[in-house]
Amino acid sequence: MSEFNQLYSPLIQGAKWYSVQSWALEQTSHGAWLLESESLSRRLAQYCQHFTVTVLAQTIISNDHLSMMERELIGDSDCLERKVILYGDQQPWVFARTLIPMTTLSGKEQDLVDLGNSPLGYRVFNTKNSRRDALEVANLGTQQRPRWARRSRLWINDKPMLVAELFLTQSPVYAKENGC
Ligand SMILES: C=C(O[C@@H]1C=C(C(=O)O)C=C[C@H]1O)C(=O)O
Repeated sequence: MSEFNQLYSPLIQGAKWYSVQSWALEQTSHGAWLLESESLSRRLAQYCQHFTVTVLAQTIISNDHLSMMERELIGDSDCLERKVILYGDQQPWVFARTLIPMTTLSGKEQDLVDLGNSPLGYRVFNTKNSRRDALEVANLGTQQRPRWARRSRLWINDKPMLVAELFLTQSPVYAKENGC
């Protein structure tokens, strides 16, 4: 298991998610990132010269490894679990874990298995019939030094997947705090 995977998987899987309304996100610099409803990859790519994705792990997990809430959001199917790091100019910016139900990997969406290092968001948001809902936010740091994470459900041709993203310290989400 990669170091990033070992470090961040337990954090994001143990996160306590709260509705967007529980946080005062409007008019904050991090809020604009956390509330992004279109592709996060596209937004990140605007903040660097080279935006890249590295797959840390991709495996099929049985539905008994899903939490109650995950089942409520995406159903009872076994899932493809994809974990990646999104890099901006070689700096690790986001750790992401996506659960794609096997039932979603049907028809035109069978190609999601073969994404490799191309960003999931480019594929999903290139499809007309895609949207994001069920957005929730967690702070995995402290009040003084927040480490933001978000979880949302993406729909592609009416088929769901669940994406959890942890914004790492070097990401532009903290640009103001980093003094950039
Ligand atoms: C869901 C998006 O795709 C991003 C890319 C991912 C990947 O390639 O696995 C995972 C999560 C996202 O941060 C997006 O761009 O909004």
